[in-house]
Amino acid sequence: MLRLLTAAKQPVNRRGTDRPRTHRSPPMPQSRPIRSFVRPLVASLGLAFAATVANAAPAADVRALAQQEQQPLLDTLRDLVQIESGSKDIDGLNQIAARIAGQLKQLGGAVDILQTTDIYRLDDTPEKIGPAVQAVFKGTGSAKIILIAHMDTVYLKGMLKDQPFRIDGDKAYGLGIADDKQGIATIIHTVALLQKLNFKDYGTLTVLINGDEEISSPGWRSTITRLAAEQDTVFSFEGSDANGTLRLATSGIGSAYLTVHGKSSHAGARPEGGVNALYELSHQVLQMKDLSKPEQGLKLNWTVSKSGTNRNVIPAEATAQADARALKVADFDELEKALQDKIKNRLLPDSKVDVKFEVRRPPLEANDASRSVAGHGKAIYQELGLSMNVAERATGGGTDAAFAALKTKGAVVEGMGLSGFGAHSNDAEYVQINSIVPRLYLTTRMIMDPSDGKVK
Ligand SMILES: CC(=O)N[C@@H](CC(=O)O)C(=O)N[C@@H](CCC(=O)O)C(=O)O
Repeated sequence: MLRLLTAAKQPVNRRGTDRPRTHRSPPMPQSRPIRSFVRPLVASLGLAFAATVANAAPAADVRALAQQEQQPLLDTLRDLVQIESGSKDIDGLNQIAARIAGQLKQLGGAVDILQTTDIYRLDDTPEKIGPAVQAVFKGTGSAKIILIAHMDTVYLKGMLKDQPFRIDGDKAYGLGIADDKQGIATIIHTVALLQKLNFKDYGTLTVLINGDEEISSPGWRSTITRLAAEQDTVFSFEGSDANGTLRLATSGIGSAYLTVHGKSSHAGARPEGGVNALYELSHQVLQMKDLSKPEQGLKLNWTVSKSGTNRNVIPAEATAQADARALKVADFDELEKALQDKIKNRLLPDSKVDVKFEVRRPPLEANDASRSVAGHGKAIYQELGLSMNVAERATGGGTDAAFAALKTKGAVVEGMGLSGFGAHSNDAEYVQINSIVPRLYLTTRMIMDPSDGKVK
């Protein structure tokens, strides 16, 4: 039975008025088989696998099962991509949550579909926030490990019909496939692999899939922080680059909001009677376009703007929004000050200009615990004859790994997902199929080894 719960700051009172409603697991969608894409990679991995490893027998089992799991993972990925789940599409998010919950339930987890009431409201936070899926697998050991990914995408409802899931050569394409549906599929099939190995040496293996990462996790940030604080290790399944790099740092995200008030007037008969807010906005955006400092990881890019009501009316209002990234929250203070200084210089003295800055998510910074776990991952990849980077400097993406790191003493490792490209690109998002087998091998072993005390 799946449980529907409400997540707030405190554990939900299951006996009181918040008593969860329960419903039956939704029927699992039928998986249509996809043509096999197991490429010569399998042969080359076979050679690489000949490398001597300390625990050769279990490792060989993991390798063999990872290869068998590639096609089921692709089937899951296809089904997830075929459900539109933009951050504001609550119906779509409920649908994909039910799909994910059903599959985790089949794998033996205690599964809850959570609803949040603890919302950290940002300037653009929608009224309703999508659900999260939580699954807990109980083992016989003591290690506490959480696997996180997100099910929301940046895409708008209706885009799927022109861009369905498709495979072309060694790439699987689809909206949100890299960011972050691959993360969900990789988690599900890592759990499936552990189950096939009958591996239960962990204490608890928790899975959390939230529906609001692309809007800075207003509804699930506190849950992520709270759950992560109880763990020894947090693995976050955002995608990886072509080399499978694990990331120990991610960028903080901020937003600047610029508002210009001018004066409307007849655009044909009396334009000189108005104060054109669009002209002033353009001036401000242009003079604020070079505030990035790439050498210190600080970025500011203007991305959204609006102005005017009618073609023949001088616009009285114009607004713009910028996306900001930083390696340290303090860098945002410096940026905000620079913005406040800039607005003093106006093109149209009769206009009024305001700028507001909002910190939306903190950065993730590397520490010794995460270095140790990622270093072990590197050694596991070497067993496959593959080299892997561990990145300690963020490149611009911000993720929920940062919220997970806020209160935990455990390791937090980002980028556990498949190699991919084209996130947020509208038409070019894909994952690399040949990363599935090595990634499943890695993720499975990275759960097994700490559970068996093999990671110090
Ligand atoms: C592919 C990708 O960059 N995904 C993540 C970031 C990452 O993995 O490094 C992503 O796009 N995150 C969003 C978060 C949006 C937000 O917090 O508002 C981002 O824009 O960086």
